Amino acid sequence: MTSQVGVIGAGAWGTALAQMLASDGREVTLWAYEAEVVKAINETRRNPRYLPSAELHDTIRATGTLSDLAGIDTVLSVTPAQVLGNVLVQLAEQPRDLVLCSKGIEAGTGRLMNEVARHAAPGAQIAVLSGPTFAHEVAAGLPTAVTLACEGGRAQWERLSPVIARPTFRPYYSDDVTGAEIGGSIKNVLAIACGVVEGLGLGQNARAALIARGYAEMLRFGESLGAEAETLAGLCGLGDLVLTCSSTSSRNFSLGKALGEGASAAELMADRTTVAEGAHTAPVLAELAQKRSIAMPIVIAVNAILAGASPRRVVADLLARPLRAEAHSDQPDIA
Ligand SMILES: NC(=O)C1=CN([C@@H]2O[C@H](COP(=O)(O)OP(=O)(O)OC[C@H]3O[C@@H](n4cnc5c(N)ncnc54)[C@H](O)[C@@H]3O)[C@@H](O)[C@H]2O)C=CC1
Ligand SMILES: O=C(CO)COP(=O)(O)O
Repeated sequence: MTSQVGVIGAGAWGTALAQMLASDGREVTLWAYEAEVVKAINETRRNPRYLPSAELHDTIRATGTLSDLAGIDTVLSVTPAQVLGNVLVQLAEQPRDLVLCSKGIEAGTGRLMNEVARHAAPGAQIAVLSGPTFAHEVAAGLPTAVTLACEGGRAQWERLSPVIARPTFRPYYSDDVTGAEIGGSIKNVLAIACGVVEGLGLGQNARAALIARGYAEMLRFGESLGAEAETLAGLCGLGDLVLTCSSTSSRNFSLGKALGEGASAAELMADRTTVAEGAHTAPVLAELAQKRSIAMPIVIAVNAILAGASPRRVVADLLARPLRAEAHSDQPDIA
């Protein structure tokens, strides 16, 4: 008898994870914010608003009531980053594994999701699931690998990995929760940068340069927060960076592309029904970088474009910076 799993958030990613978890016949209780999503999933086995491609397994039951997750030992939390705290405080307090799947940094506080969750759900043991994972591919059962970082170390991994692993969904163990979260949140901002380059027609060389120099920014930021460089070189860092920076399947990349093509950031954000986390992460990340004196010129550039600066002007300024050593350790004080 397989254990039941809870999923909080029925956007594209929460729905895809529910579908993946239910692929072995497991019962999944899926909390959705919108009543219409609950109704559509239960009555039509589809989530036309957020994941229209998938016909959902019969063992997924949607609910709009968070207390329906009471008594479930493993819950995946998949809300947009900015609402995580608000949602988790409504969850009945109980000891359980809480697997964080959102990618972002909380505006206003600068907290990573594990810090938000620790405060909002103090009885839970936290893990972070992150990696290169387009929702529609996971829902279709295509091979995918992720980092599963467990604050409870190997003992938590022994509990969680059999619940989460499937023949085409492969978690890799880590105990570096901070590193796993930093990779996922920064790559969204860098994906916007790569989209801008695409929208401006600046070519593949420029995109590869942004990926490599953006990765250097991720490493510098990670190091200052105690993340392990090896974590950032893995699925949740470099792996996700490469995926998200290379495809219009990414909402962040697409947002950047539209900005590069001349659309206004304010209008693009006002029209959104789905979340592009990088747009929320960029301002708080730029602020954290400045406060901690961490050189993150690409993140600062994305933040300026989101605030209305001309993409062409911002790129020209980036290229005009003084020449420097490539290795951070050779010249730590220069951007
Ligand atoms: N879509 C993807 O391929 C992946 C997404 N993620 C991450 O998962 C998180 C959720 O993203 P998606 O599922 O793609 O979202 P989505 O863009 O498909 O849908 C938006 C979600 O936000 C919820 N929502 C809106 N306002 C809310 C509120 N006030 N309170 C609670 N929920 C509210 C909606 O119900 C819906 O679940 C994000 O942090 C994202 O970066 C991570 C990996 C892959
Ligand atoms: O996190 C993702 C893939 O790993 C999804 O990226 P987007 O949010 O940019 O679509």
